[in-house]
Amino acid sequence: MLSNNPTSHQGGRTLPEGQALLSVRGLKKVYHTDAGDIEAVRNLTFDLGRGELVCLVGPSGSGKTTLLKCIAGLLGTTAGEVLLDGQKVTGPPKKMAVVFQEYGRSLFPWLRVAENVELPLKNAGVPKEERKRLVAEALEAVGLAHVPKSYPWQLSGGMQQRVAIARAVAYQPEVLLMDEPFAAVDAQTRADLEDLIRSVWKKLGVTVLFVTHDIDESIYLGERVIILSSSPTIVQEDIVIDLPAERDQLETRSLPRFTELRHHVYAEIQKAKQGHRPEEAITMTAK
Ligand SMILES: Nc1ncnc2c1ncn2[C@@H]1O[C@H](COP(=O)(O)OP(=O)(O)OP(=O)(O)O)[C@@H](O)[C@H]1O
Repeated sequence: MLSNNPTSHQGGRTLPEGQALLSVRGLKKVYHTDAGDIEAVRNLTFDLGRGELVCLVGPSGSGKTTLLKCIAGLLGTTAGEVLLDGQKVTGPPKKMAVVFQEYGRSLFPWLRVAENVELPLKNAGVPKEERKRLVAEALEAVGLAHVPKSYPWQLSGGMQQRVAIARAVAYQPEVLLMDEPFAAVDAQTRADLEDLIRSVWKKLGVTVLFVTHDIDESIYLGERVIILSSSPTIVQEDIVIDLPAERDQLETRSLPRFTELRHHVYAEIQKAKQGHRPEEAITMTAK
């Protein structure tokens, strides 16, 4: 466990009853394939409180995407459950939005930027005037207010991912799930998008679960980092990131505490890769 950090513990952190917005309880996922069963996720339990920004890291193949799909209601669970505001998730919940890595595939090339952002609102039956306002606000929030009429293919990769983020934000979800959303953009754009996510999170108070395999990114972005073990997956550790709320790409990353957290998470991931698993994944309840 992390030295001088009493809020780091094995197993996922849970909240007292009624306080969690999103609860993952004993989640297990086994894929049945022609080649046999693959137990991708063994037993995951953790909670997200309303308005938290939590990053999830783990070795490649540890079931991050599987977990996110189960949370999003896109994939059924083998055992356990996901609860949103106390309600069991059995299909894609209205109040959840997902941003995937492949922005190129998630945007409709024949629709303009504003139309792409507007589409889920249209499908949800939001009145036209309100749609216009929400689209304008979301494009403003991601710095794309100047290109509403462009087509996605006329924009850079980073701008296209901003459109995908604007679309998720305009929908006003309670929970925003992000699956390695910046993996396909260059380093500078990635840094800008990280800052964008923190600013959108602060402004809108949305609850964010952000999956990444970039350790630095998880620490820079998160208020909490959940480390997954290697497959079959359990929560290896759940750490509070006690860095100042105002994050800055240069200053925050130069802080001794950032380095300390980075070393710790790196060492945990290395252990996970080598097959280390906590003796028992004790689930802790936050005080
Ligand atoms: N549709 C599927 N059918 C069968 N097995 C699958 C399927 N999807 C994922 N798996 C297996 O489940 C395990 C977890 O995969 P998953 O993609 O969830 O991990 P991940 O942590 O997101 O990986 P990465 O970091 O490489 O993206 C892997 O062993 C993978 O091969």
